[in-house]
Amino acid sequence: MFKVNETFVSINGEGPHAGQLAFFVRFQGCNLNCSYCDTDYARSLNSEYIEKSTHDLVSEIEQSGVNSILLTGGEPLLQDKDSLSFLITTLLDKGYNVDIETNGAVDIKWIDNDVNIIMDYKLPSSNMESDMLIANIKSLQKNDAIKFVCGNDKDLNKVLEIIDKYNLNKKTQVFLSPVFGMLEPSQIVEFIKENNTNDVKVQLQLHKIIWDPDMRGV
Ligand SMILES: C[S@@+](CC[C@H](N)C(=O)[O-])C[C@H]1O[C@@H](n2cnc3c(N)ncnc32)[C@H](O)[C@@H]1O
Ligand SMILES: Nc1nc2[nH]cc(C(=O)O)c2c(=O)[nH]1
Ligand code: SF4
Ligand SMILES: [Mg+2]
Repeated sequence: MFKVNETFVSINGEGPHAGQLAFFVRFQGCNLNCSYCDTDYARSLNSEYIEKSTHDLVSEIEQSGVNSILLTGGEPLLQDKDSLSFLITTLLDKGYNVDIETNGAVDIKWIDNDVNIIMDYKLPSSNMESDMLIANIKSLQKNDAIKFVCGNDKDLNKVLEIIDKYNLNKKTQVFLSPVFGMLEPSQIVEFIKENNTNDVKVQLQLHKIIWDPDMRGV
């Protein structure tokens, strides 16, 4: 059984499928505690959840008529690995697009190559950088993405260092996003202009622009 905080349909506000209709499964619980986390209601281990099986989730998804699924949280990869693997295989076999948002602190190597992994690299302002599993970077492919959520200039400089060190923009998609309300999007644009940072995309959380930034289930 999975611990599910919420399911809903909205447009994906982040990552390679931003702007596209998606069925969201937000799993409960996280192993990190990022300074800026916008989903505290699903993060803590005593936050709300309902137990759901693969069958429950697949039925909900089929009834929704939505063909792109986003597994997020909390940290989705903390759910039972065999159950998650079965859910993923079932969805892929049925022809669904599957995206996973993960925090960079849990192994991703085992995940089916057809899944689009959107992996954060937690920067210094998150206070979680020491938990990053550098080995995960090797598993990222062209259909995956690495996301840097930047809160200050120190974070931005760290992004450059990591991109250069691992040749990231040649391996996978690279997204730079501001910590909401902490950094002006224009500061990120100026930074990538100043540093001629090619092959990266600046990304804003669309749902926080379209709806009240604190609204849940969107
Ligand atoms: C809530 S997390 C859930 C998935 C996973 N735990 C992770 O951190 O990737 C989903 C995404 O929201 C981003 N996020 C959380 N709080 C944010 C904030 N205040 N501003 C911008 N992005 C934020 C995270 O960095 C992550 O990319
Ligand atoms: N609309 C919308 N798009 C999203 N894309 C990734 C999200 C997440 O919390 O992982 C998210 C979210 O919370 N809402
Ligand atoms: S890893 Fe994701 S869910 Fe966990 S605290 Fe950080 S932003 Fe929140
Ligand atoms: Mg979110």
